[in-house]
Amino acid sequence: MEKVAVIGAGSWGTALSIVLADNDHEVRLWTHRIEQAEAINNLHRNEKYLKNVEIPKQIRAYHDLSEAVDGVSAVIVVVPTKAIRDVCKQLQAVLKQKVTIIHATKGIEPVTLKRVSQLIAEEMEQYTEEEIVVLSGPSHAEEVALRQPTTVTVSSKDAKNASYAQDLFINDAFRVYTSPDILGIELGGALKNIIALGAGISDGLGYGDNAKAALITRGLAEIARLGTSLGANPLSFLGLPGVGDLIVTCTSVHSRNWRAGNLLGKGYKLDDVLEQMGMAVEGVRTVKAAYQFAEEQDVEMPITKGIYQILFEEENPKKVVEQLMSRTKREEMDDLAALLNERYTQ
Ligand SMILES: NC(=O)C1=CN([C@@H]2O[C@H](COP(=O)(O)OP(=O)(O)OC[C@H]3O[C@@H](n4cnc5c(N)ncnc54)[C@H](OP(=O)(O)O)[C@@H]3O)[C@@H](O)[C@H]2O)C=CC1
Ligand SMILES: O=C(CO)COP(=O)(O)O
Repeated sequence: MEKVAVIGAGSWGTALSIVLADNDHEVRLWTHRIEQAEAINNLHRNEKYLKNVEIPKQIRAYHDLSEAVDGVSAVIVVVPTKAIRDVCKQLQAVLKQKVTIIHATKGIEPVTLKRVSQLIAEEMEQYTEEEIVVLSGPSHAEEVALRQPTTVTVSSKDAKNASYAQDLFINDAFRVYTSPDILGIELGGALKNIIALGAGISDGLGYGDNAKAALITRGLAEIARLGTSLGANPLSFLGLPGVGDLIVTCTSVHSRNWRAGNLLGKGYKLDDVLEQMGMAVEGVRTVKAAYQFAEEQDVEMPITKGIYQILFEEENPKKVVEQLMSRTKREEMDDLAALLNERYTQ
């Protein structure tokens, strides 16, 4: 049994705390809202983020960060990407002992184009990027909290840390794999949110399953094109944090990215959509980062570009679909399939 702190009491931080509590760990769930900490401790509920879920009594919520991390062996960071730097600065100030840092956040920082493990290592000087672990995969909090079968991957350059994270989380309802390719795992988890926005827009416009399958498949090609240009293993995009997470986020009603896209497709404005959602919609910031990267590095990402135009240039979604459908004709096997072909048919 380990003593662990989960930093961030949104839907995912709460669901992961439940997995850890089921594994008999002592779980301290930190929130920056005192009233939320009180509600979790007194009512064993987190109504805003995980409706109708009973939170096990051995999960104790904390508002004081230094108390939450005192004596723990692992810290699991689960706040949205935009809050990572701020939260890690606070952690750096209060952590007295060296612990394993695991994060479960899916995003890329606009402008710097940094992944979450890089942001953590930048803000917490006693840690190197190589030591950080990411947990990612097709895993909606609503289903994990109900102990429905779920599979994820943990990844770190440090194999010992990845294996520690695997042991911490794995149980009969929550199967955990390992991978050494943290670059591919973090990029897969972040970039799928852009395509999920697109799938939601397509459904909101009234297009059908053919259009969604096209977005998922050509979206995967785009994700792999960007990921491999940065040095990721192409096989990672065929795994749980790649195609697995892409499928679940593009097809599940639980997905906030899909739901936000759906409202955009129905004609709502971005600001109104984000206000209505009231939860992290990571794809909105990640599309800025990916679009900027694609422009600077000349990586072809037409779906990402189209979604960027809809979100930030008020482009008509139907016109974007027309543009995508009338691009210059080409061979299909130009991306992921070609990369794999090159590697494995020599
Ligand atoms: N939900 C899911 O099913 C999954 C989510 N993820 C990823 O997990 C990450 C977190 O998402 P999720 O839990 O769903 O998001 P939610 O929107 O459900 O919750 C976000 C939580 O972070 C808190 N927060 C925001 N900013 C700060 C800050 N500066 N300091 C402290 N706390 C802060 C929010 O507090 P407040 O109430 O004050 O806003 C809220 O408690 C995202 O990157 C997401 O992509 C990954 C897999 C599954
Ligand atoms: O990453 C997720 C599921 O694996 C959650 O996706 P949303 O943020 O779109 O809800």
